[in-house]
Amino acid sequence: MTLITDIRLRRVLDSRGNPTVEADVLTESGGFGRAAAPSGASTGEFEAIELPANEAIAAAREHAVPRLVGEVYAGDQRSVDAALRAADGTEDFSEIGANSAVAISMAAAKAGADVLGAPLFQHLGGAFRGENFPIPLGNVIGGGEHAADATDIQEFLSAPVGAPSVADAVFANAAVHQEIHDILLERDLPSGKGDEGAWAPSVDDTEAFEIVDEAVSTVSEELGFEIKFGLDVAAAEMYDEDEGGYVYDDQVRDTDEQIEYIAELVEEYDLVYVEDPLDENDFDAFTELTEQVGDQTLICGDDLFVTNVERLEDGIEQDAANSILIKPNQIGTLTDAFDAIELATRNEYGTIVSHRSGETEDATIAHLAVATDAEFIKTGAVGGERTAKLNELIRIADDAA
Ligand SMILES: O=C(O)[C@@H](CO)OP(=O)(O)O
Ligand SMILES: [Mg+2]
Repeated sequence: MTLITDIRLRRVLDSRGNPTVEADVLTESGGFGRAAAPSGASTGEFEAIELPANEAIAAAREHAVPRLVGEVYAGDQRSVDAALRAADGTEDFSEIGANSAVAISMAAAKAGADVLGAPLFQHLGGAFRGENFPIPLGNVIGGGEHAADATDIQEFLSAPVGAPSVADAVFANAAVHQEIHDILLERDLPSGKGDEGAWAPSVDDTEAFEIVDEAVSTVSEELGFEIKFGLDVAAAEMYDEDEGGYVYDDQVRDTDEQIEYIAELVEEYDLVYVEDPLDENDFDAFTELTEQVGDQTLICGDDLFVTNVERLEDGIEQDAANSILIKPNQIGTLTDAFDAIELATRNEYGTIVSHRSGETEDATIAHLAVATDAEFIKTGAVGGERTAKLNELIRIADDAA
């Protein structure tokens, strides 16, 4: 029933206005799945390779489509993804592009779910999923590679840890986003938004901390449940060996100073989550920081691990973090993402499923997070390509997905 009978690939727009790959997968019994690849701006050095969309499509048509159509069942995800790997033949999907691979992988999963008549999260995660929901991390102020002339730290993330339901959590993050707008106007700091819809005011990080701290306290009080916050430092983007360390607007911090700075921020603001606080090549510094504050907060590897089982194994071996960011396009297939999640879970690492800064209306990651019982999902606070995932979480909770 789920034998793949056709795959169509096309270029569509992503949220930055760039072309990306969309895949349609059709099956013998009329099953249909459609998915699109997202795209990063602050990409990790060790990520799978995104090719220009037209090249990725041409290469996938030539190498992957013939290995899938009439050959592989969409309901058998490991076979779909193994065929993609075999068609590509490289470690990093540089032949067909991780963008083609992930679009086909996710579209096949949706086609499989369609034939089986199950919601995607259940097809991926089994009958017992759909009870627990991830806490959404909402990007409310940001800069780095996502907005010019804004904060050095890439993302300040609202984390409604006490929300009674996922819908309450989603609305809480939107309320924090609005509250920040009010505070910015009060401070005479009119601001545009960055790539993920976060406010991108021209303030230094110290002022951003004050503003976010005030906003989460106000909204938390109004709504009557606890809201904390966290960060994606995206420190690999700041790190410059020739400059002697992490380059901020007003100073350069060497590695020891960076560890101390982050540890102080965790203390001062009771941060619940800190992603990529150090350079992607510096496992030792990660280990040092995790030793210092890993019992108080999540230290999460994004560019550090790139959803890659081998890099995660190295991290686990030396206690370099206590959680991992999961981005299917960083590694190329759902199978690879699942394997990373399983390895993380077996080793008591938290898992955080994540969007990219360049996104589409595709909502697969909402299902992936529920299917795998992820602790958090990072997918913005506002903006159509972000609310696509947030609203899908609400629908799943409402049994309406
Ligand atoms: O660094 C990140 O975690 C992501 C998503 O927020 O950004 P990008 O997609 O630009 O890598
Ligand atoms: Mg990141």
